[in-house]
Amino acid sequence: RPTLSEKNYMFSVSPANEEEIKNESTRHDYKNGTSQYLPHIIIIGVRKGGTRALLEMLSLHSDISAAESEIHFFDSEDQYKRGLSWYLGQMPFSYSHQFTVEKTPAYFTSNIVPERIYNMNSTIRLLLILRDPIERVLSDYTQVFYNHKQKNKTYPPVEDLLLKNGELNTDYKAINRSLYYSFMENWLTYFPLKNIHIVDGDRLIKEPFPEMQKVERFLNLSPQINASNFYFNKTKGFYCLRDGGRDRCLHESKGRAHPQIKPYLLGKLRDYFDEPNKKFFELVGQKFDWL
Ligand SMILES: Nc1ncnc2c1ncn2[C@@H]1O[C@H](COP(=O)(O)OS(=O)(=O)O)[C@@H](OP(=O)(O)O)[C@H]1O
Repeated sequence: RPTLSEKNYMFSVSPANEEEIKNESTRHDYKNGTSQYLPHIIIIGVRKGGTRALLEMLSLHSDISAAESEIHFFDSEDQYKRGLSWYLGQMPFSYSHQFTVEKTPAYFTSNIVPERIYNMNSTIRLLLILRDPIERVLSDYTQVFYNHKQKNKTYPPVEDLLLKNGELNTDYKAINRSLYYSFMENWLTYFPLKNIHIVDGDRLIKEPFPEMQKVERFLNLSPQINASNFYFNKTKGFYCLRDGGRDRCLHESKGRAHPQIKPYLLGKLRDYFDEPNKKFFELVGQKFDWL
């Protein structure tokens, strides 16, 4: 792994020709034999779907090299105009047999991202982790609630955001982001379904191993991740990872309690998502156990 100064040095290298970078997908070799590659795999979302858990679990595999932070290259105008050479510089150092992966959950719900990723690599493999849309709304709310809390700011109770004049507030961003069907349609105009693997985020929470086996198969990775890589942590209430004797759980911001909502409001949410969920199942030819 590079030291911080090595990484800084990488950033100061003058950007090479965009096409050259795209074609070769590497910048240059180091004496330790490692290089940076444009991602072979991208976890495109969804926000609060379990993207971090998926990335960490995938990293258990020795053929995977993952970017630690979210890059936001394709969804941010400021980053995108820096070009592929900048993007490449954000990638981890890896060996040529490894697949480079990055995750940015905001990609899935952005209209412009599918086309931009397609322009970089039309055959890239995409991972999309989805969760029950209502659970995702509550997780999204909880995330923003804690962001406000950290800044000593108040945030309205969830019901105030979910309702407007007694009806479901369909303008609420968190509700919109759970309309998977509308976003997926756009992705499928650029990528064939066979190149997008949908991970069941609810199952990944309850039984990570079988979900990760499916991911390994989709990526044509050797079956390396095994059941002993996961252990249930009662205090956290989630599975944690065991990697070469090293135990680690996800950050405390992952797996927070969600607010309880009243049954009539839950009913409104169920009614609202019923149709788009069905359309989504039809679109992807796969069913999920959503409320
Ligand atoms: N093993 C394990 N440990 C902890 N948390 C887990 C795990 N597997 C999945 N999850 C779920 O991941 C949810 C967070 O999703 P993301 O990482 O995609 O969030 S983010 O969009 O990057 O902020 C997070 O959502 P919340 O429960 O709302 O906190 C978790 O439910």
